[in-house]
Amino acid sequence: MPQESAGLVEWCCVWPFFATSLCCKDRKKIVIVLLGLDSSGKSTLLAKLRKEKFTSVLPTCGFSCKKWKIQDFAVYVFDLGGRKGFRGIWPHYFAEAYGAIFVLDSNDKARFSEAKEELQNAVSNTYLVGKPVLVVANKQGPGSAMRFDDIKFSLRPLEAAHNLAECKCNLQEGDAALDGDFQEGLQWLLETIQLQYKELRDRVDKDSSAQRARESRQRSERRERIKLMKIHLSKAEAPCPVEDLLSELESVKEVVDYEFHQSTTSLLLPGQIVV
Ligand SMILES: Nc1nc2c(ncn2[C@@H]2O[C@H](COP(=O)(O)OP(=O)(O)OP(=O)(O)O)[C@@H](O)[C@H]2O)c(=O)[nH]1
Ligand SMILES: [Mg+2]
Repeated sequence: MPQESAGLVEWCCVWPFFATSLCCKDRKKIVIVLLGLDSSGKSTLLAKLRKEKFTSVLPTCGFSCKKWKIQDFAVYVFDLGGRKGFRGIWPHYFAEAYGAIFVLDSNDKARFSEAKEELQNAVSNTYLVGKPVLVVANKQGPGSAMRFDDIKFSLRPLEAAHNLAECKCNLQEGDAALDGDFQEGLQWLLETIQLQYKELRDRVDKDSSAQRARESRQRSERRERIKLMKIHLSKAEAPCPVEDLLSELESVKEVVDYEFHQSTTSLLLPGQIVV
């Protein structure tokens, strides 16, 4: 009996990997990052895209991944938490992304420039620049604070002056919580990715392995620095400056957070991300 349970446990652990490889057979695997300020409606939109029944969602803590099949694609959407404290994690996922969806909250006039700045930062990032981006003006329900045309107009300078023009970008309006239909936008994103799939895949492969190598190097350098710091402290010679300790702890915290996300991801994307 204990042996049988062990077998079941083993099978349960292996199953996600088995299922992913089985489902993804012959399908093009693509990763899309879902970005936007907190409460802009990313998770609600994701539920809508997956045609799931709308239920109220909690704020995303860090990261969540959803996978489903659309036409020839096995689509993985990385729904990244939009709270300020989580935004530093976003760029870690850009290298493996084939495209992005950026959600703007049409009701949040007060934070619109903050959202635009985050959009600009994202599309200028080395790992995202030039990739297809769907910008969604969400919460376009009755009486929304900003009209779609005004949003479109206010994104123009960003498009003209910066990298939004370099990305293949499309803007769609809708209301994720009401009857908004974002399938058209998703379809545009998938078709655009399809048109340059090989090019994007080569870039993703190259950038992801470079990123993994760099992060692993940074991790070992950090470990080395911590080791030296411990030796330094144990000898209690000249005290270590408090600023050095704090900045080291800060970077360790970031790595721990990121590694936690990565380990969650590696369960879902075997072969794509190596911890
Ligand atoms: N009126 C309206 N409310 C919406 C819409 N989309 C989302 N909401 C609501 O906005 C709130 C935040 O939605 P989420 O989907 O959790 O937002 P999020 O961008 O995922 O937020 P974080 O996970 O914190 O980054 C929820 O109460 C949703 O019900 C919309 O199109 N219209
Ligand atoms: Mg969310």
